Amino acid sequence: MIQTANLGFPRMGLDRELKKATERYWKGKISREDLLLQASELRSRHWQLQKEAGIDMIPSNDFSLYDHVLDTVAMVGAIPDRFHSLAEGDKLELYFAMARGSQKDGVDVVAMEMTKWFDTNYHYIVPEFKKTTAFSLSSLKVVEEFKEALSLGIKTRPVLLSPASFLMLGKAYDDHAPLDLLEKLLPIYKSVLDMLADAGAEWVQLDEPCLGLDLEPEEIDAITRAQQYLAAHSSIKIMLTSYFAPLKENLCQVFSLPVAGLHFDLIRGYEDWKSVIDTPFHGKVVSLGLIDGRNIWRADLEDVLSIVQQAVQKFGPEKVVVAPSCSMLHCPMDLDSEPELDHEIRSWLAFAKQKLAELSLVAAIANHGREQYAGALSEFARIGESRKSSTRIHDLKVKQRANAVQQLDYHRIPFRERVVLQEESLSLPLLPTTSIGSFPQTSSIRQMRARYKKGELSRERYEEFLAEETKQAIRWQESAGIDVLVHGEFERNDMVEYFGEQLNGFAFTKNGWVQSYGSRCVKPPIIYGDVSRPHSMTVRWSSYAQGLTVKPVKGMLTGPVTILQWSFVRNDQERKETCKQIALAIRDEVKDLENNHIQVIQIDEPAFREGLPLRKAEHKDYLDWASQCFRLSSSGVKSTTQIHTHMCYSEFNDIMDAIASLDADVISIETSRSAMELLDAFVSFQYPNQIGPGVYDIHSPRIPSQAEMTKLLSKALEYLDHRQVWVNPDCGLKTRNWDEVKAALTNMVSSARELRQALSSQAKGQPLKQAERVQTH
Ligand SMILES: CN1c2c(nc(N)[nH]c2=O)NC[C@@H]1CNc1ccc(C(=O)N[C@@H](CCC(=O)N[C@@H](CCC(=O)N[C@@H](CCC(=O)O)C(=O)O)C(=O)O)C(=O)O)cc1
Ligand SMILES: N[C@@H](CCS)C(=O)O
Ligand SMILES: [Zn+2]
Repeated sequence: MIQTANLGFPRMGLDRELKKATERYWKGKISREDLLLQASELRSRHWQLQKEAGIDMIPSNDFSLYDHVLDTVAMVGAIPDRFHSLAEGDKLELYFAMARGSQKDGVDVVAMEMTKWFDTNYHYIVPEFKKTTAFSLSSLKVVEEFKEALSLGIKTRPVLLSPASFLMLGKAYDDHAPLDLLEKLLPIYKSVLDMLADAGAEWVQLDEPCLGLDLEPEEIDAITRAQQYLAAHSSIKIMLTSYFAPLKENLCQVFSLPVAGLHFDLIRGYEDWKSVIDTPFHGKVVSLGLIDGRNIWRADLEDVLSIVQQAVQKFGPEKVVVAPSCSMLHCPMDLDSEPELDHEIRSWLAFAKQKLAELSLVAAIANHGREQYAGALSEFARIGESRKSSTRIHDLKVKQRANAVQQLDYHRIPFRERVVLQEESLSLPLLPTTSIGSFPQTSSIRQMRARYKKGELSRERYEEFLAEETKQAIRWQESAGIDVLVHGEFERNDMVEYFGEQLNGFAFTKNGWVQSYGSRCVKPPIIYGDVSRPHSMTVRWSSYAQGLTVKPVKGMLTGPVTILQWSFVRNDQERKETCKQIALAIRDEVKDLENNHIQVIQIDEPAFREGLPLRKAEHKDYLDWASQCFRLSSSGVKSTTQIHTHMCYSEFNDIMDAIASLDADVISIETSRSAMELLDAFVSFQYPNQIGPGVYDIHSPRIPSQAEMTKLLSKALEYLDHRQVWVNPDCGLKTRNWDEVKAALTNMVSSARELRQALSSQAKGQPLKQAERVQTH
């Protein structure tokens, strides 16, 4: 009999119970015990749900109060030195301090860095390593959660991030390679596996996601050494899982690892299938990742069954497991919570709960034959056909317009010429200050929107409220002395969903939440058809804000690549085609803003880097079409209109050519947590256009002092021409409260003023060293 396995379940709960409980705990509104109780109730509910769906191998330790990589940091005791004063106290406080920073009881520590989990919109906490990092078994969460499930009658397969991937995902804070620590780390994993075996676990799921990357010989060697060590020192069966990309040349080594089972992502890594099926596995269990854990489309049952059948014939039913391609962390929980979704579109979809049912159905058909399931099979086939032939998907006008795009549409006059015109028309001071767009989305704003959406509040009243919030934000920015203002984005639920709700070809959910980081969730819209813009989307609020002040107000748009990347994308046409359609819609919006007297327009592309394929061989193609789409959206304006872009959580080193080719007049980036390290790529590249390196870590409730920001900016000014530099936070301020924002931005403006003064005294005597570059590049 083939079996079913799940690799991870969404953590938040149907009603985002985990988010709400965690945030209440942070605010001191519920106790530690209450938080832990609610977390355990959620786990129990989710295990039960998976059991009822007929899943044979249910994961545990996939749950986390913040992030599973941070859980691993806690497990192996890799606590960065700056948190040591907290290490003797409450472990939960230490855990959240590492995630969010802490500024209380005389302790002031910055959070650990956070970055994208591979090419997803999930963010993990980056482990910090030094040569001297010592490990000790410091959290038994994985064992406790296994026992917790066992006490409910469910023997789970605990999930652990493998030691090699854990080290590779971390960052060294001296000149050693994190993998040098592997031998010190392995005994901790051995102890954990022993404890799990003692508690009754038969299998453990060891996630080795780095296997999908281009690996150096020493990296693949470390993965091998780790598995050999664990095989030699532990009796528990290991299911080694890789996901998100094909394993390609790493396959050969993977096949030879001494593990009891191997999982393959056959959605993103389908090209590996031929090698997998041709390989003698000598008794290993083969886990087929056939149900897409990262998208929401109903499975093509016949395709899935055909692969399962080949596997059963080759390996025997006892050695085959069907599973999602990866953890379902990236998928909303339950389509049944979407009664208002259009009936036809709904029939094309499967969320996590429906995907569990698909897994069970596949196993049942494979185990018991097709006859009994003829009804389900024909229903899947009918729905598949209905999607292919639906008239709602195709819009001839959109396709024709996309085909008619010309080279000219992708270009503006050179930056060196634009910059002069923009300086004249905007008259900004040196080191202009700005923010990234959003101001606090307070609970009163969210409640008003919730009431408006429920029909409890009229449109007039809701808009009056938004107008008042916007006005206050403009007034405050003026009083704080900020140079380029923003309207605050109060009208937006989310920077992608808001646009998705207004564009043709998109559907959106009421409850399709997916964790983005910590307690923060997003509701990715669903792109099911050709995209077009029926009306302007942002002009109303941008013009209103501009009408309130003589200072320039930045128009604020989300870019095509980010809209694509943070949506569930149709899988019946190439992503680049869908992106081009979105780019054209944004181009029209940019033009509309310009026609309505908006002189500065920011097109956010925080997901530009995230969309980069995991394998280098595919980078060029992606970067070519992604940057073309950005330029298509931004190049239809006059030379005097200043185009900004913004990117957060991005490593730029390997994509600088593409970043420069976007040709945005100004790019703001997140740099504060890494103490300006992310700026290095721009400096080495001699990036010609203007840059706003973030000086305020907006993911932490900490308020940076003026001195702190001056230090960061001075560092930037050592390497960049001062005429290139803008002063801004790392990202939008929607997650912060007004007290924090006012204090931090006031410090930021003071810091910019302090440095302007220093620059002007300095400039009186001598021109700054790189001053010519901006003009001549
Ligand atoms: C910039 N980031 C974004 C990413 N992806 C996106 N799609 N959007 C992003 O902005 N990826 C990278 C980063 C990740 N950062 C963040 C930052 C903040 C959030 C966030 O705050 N998420 C909110 C949900 C936002 C939202 O959709 N809000 C809706 C619904 C609000 C709501 O819960 N209403 C309540 C009632 C109100 C109340 O009582 O408070 C209800 O309906 O019950 C809205 O504003 O209308 C979050 O809460 O997690 C995400 C990613
Ligand atoms: N304009 C957006 C960018 C987030 S990446 C904001 O300020 O929230
Ligand atoms: Zn951002």
